[in-house]
Amino acid sequence: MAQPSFLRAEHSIAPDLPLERTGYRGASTRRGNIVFVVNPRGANGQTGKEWKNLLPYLRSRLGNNCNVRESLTSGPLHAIDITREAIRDGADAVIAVGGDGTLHEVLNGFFWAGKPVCAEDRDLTHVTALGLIPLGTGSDFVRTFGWKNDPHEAIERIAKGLKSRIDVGVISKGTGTGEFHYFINDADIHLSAKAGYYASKYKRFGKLCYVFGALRGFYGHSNRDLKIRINGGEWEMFPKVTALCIGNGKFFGGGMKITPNADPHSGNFEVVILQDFKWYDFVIKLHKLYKGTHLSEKNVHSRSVLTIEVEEIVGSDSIYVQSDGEHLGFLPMKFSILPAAIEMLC
Ligand SMILES: Nc1ncnc2c1ncn2[C@@H]1O[C@H](COP(=O)(O)OP(=O)(O)OP(=O)(O)O)[C@@H](O)[C@H]1O
Repeated sequence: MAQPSFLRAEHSIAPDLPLERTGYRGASTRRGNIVFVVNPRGANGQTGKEWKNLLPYLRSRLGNNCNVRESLTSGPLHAIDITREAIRDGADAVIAVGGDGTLHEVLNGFFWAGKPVCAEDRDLTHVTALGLIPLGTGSDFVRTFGWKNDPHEAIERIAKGLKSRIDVGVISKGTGTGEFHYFINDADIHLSAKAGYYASKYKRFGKLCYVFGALRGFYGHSNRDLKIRINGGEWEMFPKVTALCIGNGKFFGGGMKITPNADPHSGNFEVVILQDFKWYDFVIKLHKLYKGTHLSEKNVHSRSVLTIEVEEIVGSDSIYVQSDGEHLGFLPMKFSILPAAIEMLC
């Protein structure tokens, strides 16, 4: 298994900062190029407003040493194209400004046809870093690092330029052929994914969207028998699955600590399977799900995995899958870890 790596920056994106804090050792005079990919519609339009107020401060904090470029998305998936173009143009960092959905799209822009995207005119050692200014509704990914939804704190992280290699998840339809899709925080299946699908329709209600999404998700829900194959081993039957969560980060659904042992530096996922949960189990056990103390419950199963394939025993093509809170389609799917695949500004 690949070992976790935690690397300091070879060069800082903001090279004016004290050397001992940035890890900067070279004498580069090149200004860093940072591209901010902003979803103006994030957090029900709040992201766009906050970004406007933030930009003068951001330029004054970073602009002496970096070329700061902002790029506003025009609609869903646009962040992917902006990111790919920025990386090909040799950007030193691409920063997602928005929620987990925007981070998810920017992450997917780091890859093309199953391979990392590379700069066209830079040497092969050049790596574009991923960064985040969290301004979303749920912003679950940042919780794993103990970061707040605080843009000023995020700008300080960018200014310091410290980088760390983190794992990324890759999803393929069926048994692993065809298109690849990447995630940074989590992927989840069945009730939670259905609730997430509906929550996205109620984002105008802020964090309440998760409550409305869960209520709507429960409507017509039935626990389903699934078969699962871990690390390419034997297929195992899991009856009456309520939800299956694959964590690279620890939190989902607006702060639920569903995979409490997941760590994006670990080189593996934590998988948590909830079986035969009734609606009242969520009422009784909700506080445990938020605190991450649910793993000792009798209908909760947890494993550390490198790959997991999930299929229905009796196919219905109706078992929802989401990744980083974005609807992805329906089972069957395969989920694999890419250890230390991305350099992140931490
Ligand atoms: N210009 C745009 N207009 C409308 N939708 C957009 C635009 N740009 C991006 N999107 C979509 O907005 C969705 C949500 O964005 P984002 O994740 O930034 O905010 P959020 O949903 O409020 O936060 P979180 O995901 O943390 O709960 C994404 O699915 C993305 O595809």
